[in-house]
Amino acid sequence: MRVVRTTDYNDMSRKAANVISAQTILKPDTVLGLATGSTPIGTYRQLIDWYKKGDIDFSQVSTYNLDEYRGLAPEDPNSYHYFMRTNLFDHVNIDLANTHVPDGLAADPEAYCASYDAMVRDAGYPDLQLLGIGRNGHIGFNEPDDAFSKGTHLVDLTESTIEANSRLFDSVDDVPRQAFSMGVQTIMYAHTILLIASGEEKAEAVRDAILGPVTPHCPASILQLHANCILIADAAALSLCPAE
Ligand SMILES: N[C@@H]1[C@@H](O)[C@H](O)[C@@H](COP(=O)(O)O)O[C@@H]1O
Repeated sequence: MRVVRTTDYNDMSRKAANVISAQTILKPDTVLGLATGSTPIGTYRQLIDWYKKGDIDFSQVSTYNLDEYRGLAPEDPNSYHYFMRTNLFDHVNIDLANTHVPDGLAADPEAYCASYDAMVRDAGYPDLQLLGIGRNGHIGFNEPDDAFSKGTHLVDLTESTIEANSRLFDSVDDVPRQAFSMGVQTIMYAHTILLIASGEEKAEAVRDAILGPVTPHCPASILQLHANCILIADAAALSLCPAE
């Protein structure tokens, strides 16, 4: 794993946006795997800024998001559909038909998950997968477990994730207890993975992910085995990792 240490959140966001921007310049019909959460917001803002300046073009880009809360409609302000529209898609020249976020309302979860996987596979898997990391080392919504997950599946969220994500809801009781998430295996099929992390509350997860044993108890640790994974993290997130 290549580790890029940045001074702060803004520096992390700019550097991550640079990697995404370079990818779309080199391959205009790039397939991007996208993430939600607070961490990528600055990266998306930077991309929007560069789009407005004419430096980046999304017209041929297609996207596949990692996850969505079960039970939330696309227009629900807490849904990841809504997040992606408001934080990126509505502000750039991407064709919405080329954007994909798991359907939180899917009636037959098993069949739906298989179809989402087939879609990502048929797209050739992401050229570049953007990832955040949960405080417990989760990626997408792949929570610590006894085994790594494979394809897209329905996840029972852990109390720690529900609590961490409740800051974005009116109350903790409003946080859905389940989510659809791409599996770890699907994530690992991405050609390049760009993991971003910011802040002291991610320091333990980042240390375990990059220096700890590869274990499903820290799902992000499997990224150590990916041939082309880049971690861009600020000094606070890397505070438990010795500088090279
Ligand atoms: N499903 C998302 C993840 O994709 C994200 O990486 C993680 C960290 O979020 P944040 O960036 O807000 O800390 O939280 C959520 O649970």
